[in-house]
Amino acid sequence: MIIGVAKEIKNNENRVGLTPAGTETLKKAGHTVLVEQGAGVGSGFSDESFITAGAQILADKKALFDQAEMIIKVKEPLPPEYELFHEGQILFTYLHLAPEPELTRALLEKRVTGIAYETIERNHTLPLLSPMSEVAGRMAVQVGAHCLEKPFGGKGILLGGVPGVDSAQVVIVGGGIVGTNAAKMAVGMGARVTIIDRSTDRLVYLDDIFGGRVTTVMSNSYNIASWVKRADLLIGAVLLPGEKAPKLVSEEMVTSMEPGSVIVDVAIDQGGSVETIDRVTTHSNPTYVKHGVVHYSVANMPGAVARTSTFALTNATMDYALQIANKGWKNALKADPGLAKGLNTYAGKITFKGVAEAHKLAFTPVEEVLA
Ligand SMILES: NC(=O)C1=CN([C@@H]2O[C@H](COP(=O)(O)OP(=O)(O)OC[C@H]3O[C@@H](n4cnc5c(N)ncnc54)[C@H](O)[C@@H]3O)[C@@H](O)[C@H]2O)C=CC1
Ligand SMILES: CC(=O)C(=O)O
Repeated sequence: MIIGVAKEIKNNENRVGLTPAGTETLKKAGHTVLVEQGAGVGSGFSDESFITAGAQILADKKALFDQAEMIIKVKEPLPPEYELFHEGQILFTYLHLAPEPELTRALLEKRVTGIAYETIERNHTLPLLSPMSEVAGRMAVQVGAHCLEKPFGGKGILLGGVPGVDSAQVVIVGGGIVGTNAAKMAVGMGARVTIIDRSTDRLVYLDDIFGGRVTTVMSNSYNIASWVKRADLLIGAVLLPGEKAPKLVSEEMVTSMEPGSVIVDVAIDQGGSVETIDRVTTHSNPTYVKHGVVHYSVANMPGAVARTSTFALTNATMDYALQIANKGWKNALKADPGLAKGLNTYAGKITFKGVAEAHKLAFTPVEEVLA
């Protein structure tokens, strides 16, 4: 198979979808790897390192897209990339289609075979979302602590406090991978931490692993309102896989927060879980203030720590990329029902229910496509 590795164009997106090690693996399996010039530089991989591993470097993005049977990326395509796709091309990347009607339309019109990292399942987990959720959860506390500093619009408090002075209250809505990793960092920095989740099993697990160092709370609007009001740092970390994020934190709740408090809505890539998050921000301009509260809503947080993130992401994606290249996408999906859950678009059809529902469009089950 001819595989194209595109250079990311999103603001400060420094990750790349394949490493030189991955290139070598694909080459040894008999595939051709085309890498866009400079694609790896943001993650510390020179063009020469890809050439040594067996790739061809292409300066012309259009030529790369024209030749490749499968495009491997990190982030969802942006409008300048929509035109580059061709019918039947496999796109293996994060897609986050539920909050993105224009991108969804473009993939349907171009009849792209869109396999989304974030909806692939293995043993009831999301193996290609998890590594970036680990990164983003840890970063959420780092950026939140920074935003709480006075020069960045915050109320001027240190997350861990100091002896004789209160530490900050961190409230995390959603205790999955992002939430757990955020809690690890926040506890480690000495903050008081509350995690809200709707799953009792998850709350039991969190209580066990944190040994009483976090408060666990059942998710309902009453409890969320009560804890949002007390939060110095609120972290949005909910997910309904492939669907638009539920707006669990209302505008009224945000107005109850003290001025200079901070919201980091990690769930922004699925549309955001906080009502006052009305825009996706970028690493160049990551925050805005609404009702006196600092809002951070960057949809590609791991892009800022690209070297760590590229290794973590490709450690997880590589085996799936190899299966798709070796067997062809249809046979690879037939052989692995968890991988089949990644198929979001095919031949002008939406094959993921949450995406079809979000856009009120027809849904075609994957089984029908694979039959
Ligand atoms: N902004 C960024 O750069 C990044 C964003 N993300 C996003 O972060 C979000 C969270 O991802 P993960 O932690 O991996 O998901 P996860 O599936 O591991 O965890 C989600 C948690 O939300 C909980 N939940 C669902 N509905 C809820 C409700 N009504 N109330 C309370 N809790 C509820 C679930 O029980 C689960 O524990 C996703 O949208 C993901 O795409 C992930 C990585 C990077
Ligand atoms: C999950 C995601 O959207 C990211 O890592 O950028």
